[in-house]
Amino acid sequence: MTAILKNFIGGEWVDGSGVTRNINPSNTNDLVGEYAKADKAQTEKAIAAAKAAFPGWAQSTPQVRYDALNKISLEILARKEELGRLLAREEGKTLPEGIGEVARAGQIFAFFAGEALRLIGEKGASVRPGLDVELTREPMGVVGMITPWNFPIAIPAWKIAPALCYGNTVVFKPAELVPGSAHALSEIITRSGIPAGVFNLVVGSGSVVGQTLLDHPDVAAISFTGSVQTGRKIAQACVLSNPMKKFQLEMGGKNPLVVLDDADLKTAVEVAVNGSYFSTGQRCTASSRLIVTEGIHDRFVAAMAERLKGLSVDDALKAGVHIGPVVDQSQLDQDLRYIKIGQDEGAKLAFGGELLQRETPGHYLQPALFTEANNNMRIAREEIFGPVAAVIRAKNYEEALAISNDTEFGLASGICTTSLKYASHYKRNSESGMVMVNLPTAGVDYHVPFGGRKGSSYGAREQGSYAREFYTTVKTAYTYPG
Ligand SMILES: NC(=O)C1=CN([C@@H]2O[C@H](COP(=O)(O)OP(=O)(O)OC[C@H]3O[C@@H](n4cnc5c(N)ncnc54)[C@H](OP(=O)(O)O)[C@@H]3O)[C@@H](O)[C@H]2O)C=CC1
Ligand SMILES: O=C(O)CCC(=O)C(=O)O
Repeated sequence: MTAILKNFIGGEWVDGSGVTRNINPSNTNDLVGEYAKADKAQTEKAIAAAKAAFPGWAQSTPQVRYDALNKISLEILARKEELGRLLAREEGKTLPEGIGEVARAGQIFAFFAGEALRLIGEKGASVRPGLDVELTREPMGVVGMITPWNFPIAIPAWKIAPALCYGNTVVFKPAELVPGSAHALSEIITRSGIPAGVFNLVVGSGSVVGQTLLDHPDVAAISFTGSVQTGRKIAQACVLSNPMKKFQLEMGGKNPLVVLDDADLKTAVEVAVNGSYFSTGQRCTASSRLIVTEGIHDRFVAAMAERLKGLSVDDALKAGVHIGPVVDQSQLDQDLRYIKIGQDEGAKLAFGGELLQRETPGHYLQPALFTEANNNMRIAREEIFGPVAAVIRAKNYEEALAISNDTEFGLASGICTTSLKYASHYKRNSESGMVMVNLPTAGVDYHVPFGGRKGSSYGAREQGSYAREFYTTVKTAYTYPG
């Protein structure tokens, strides 16, 4: 029997009113841990603690914030192997992917430690004689964070680090499916020297803990990453709440990768395999539409099938594994449902899509590649969020670009080409927030903005110094010196 890991509210570790079990998707007999679930009253306590701590933290010096964020970064980086293992065990990313994600979280805290020192206001001349105008940024207040299961430490890091950096206090609700990394990160944050109440962890369901954050008048802002359906509910709740809340939403994608006749075939296949299938395709930036021009189409499909045959799908913690399991039974059911939908729609399942048996009972799915798909099919329009990609044939670059942009989403897009002309044209004309040339659509730097257009994102960008748009509010002060 292991101890039930607690929530962190007002500077104390507290028991919950229920328990959530964290199950290893590579081996469903393996219980990663048990975590206390907060209820509505405990979430309200966390909000009250964050509210009480806000004035003090908002006034803290940049040095205090730098020291805390830097300390968090150093501990995460020093423990990246151990934490990467926990992440891979609870979410199903491979061990190298898990360690990579943890390292990224550490680097994000280091970046925002530096940002705490760089927040300087502006002073300008007024259009009216004799007046001074000053622009300063102030923190928002209590920020509620609602995060998904697919990046259990990086996404919390890129919300919590800027929130603390700019002087906000935090109530953090991780996805119930992956509380382990969230709990480990929270422990590290509690050791950073920040005052009680500045950071609070409340594990629990979206419908209870999430909803309480949305309904509460003392929560000034909500940062959310997850599905489009939940994103819409959050937007409505934030607008209808009194006072209205600031919110930012990072949601789905149906990201295109265009492969042109002049692409280097080997590069295109590596880019497509990485973008579509690594991290089990469970990335909002995953390439799920492979838009391939006539002259390279057949060679690309043959090379993809060959490459996919060589990939190992197995326990996320085993050495040499390329693709871990699907995160849980419900996501696996969704993937299988879409594989059936694709076949019923008339696309050809050129590779994979079968359930796999391994030594341990886990949610193992062979990566699936559809060909002969068109952009009107549901598999080309709806986010599947699994290791499933569809090849769509295009006559030429112009048609490929039109198909690429014909989607309700606009998170990431990519092109494989050796032509400077097409690469430049695509960068300018692709309707997405992030464009990649000869690189996978997934996998981004941590010091530059992350976010999309159309149905993928709403509100200010995350990451890099652009994050300050969300976590601060601008004050314009006029002075007449007399
Ligand atoms: N774009 C992306 O990055 C992601 C997209 N998805 C997509 O979403 C699908 C479902 O995944 P899922 O994890 O269920 O995504 P959700 O959008 O349901 O969950 C994301 C977060 O929102 C919380 N939440 C759910 N309902 C509410 C609510 N009414 N009020 C406040 N918070 C709420 C969840 O809590 P909890 O789950 O703990 O109840 C979780 O912390 C996937 O198949 C995929 O298509 C999923 C994850 C990331
Ligand atoms: O592509 C990445 O590295 C980040 C993707 C991401 O944030 C997501 O899938 O939610």
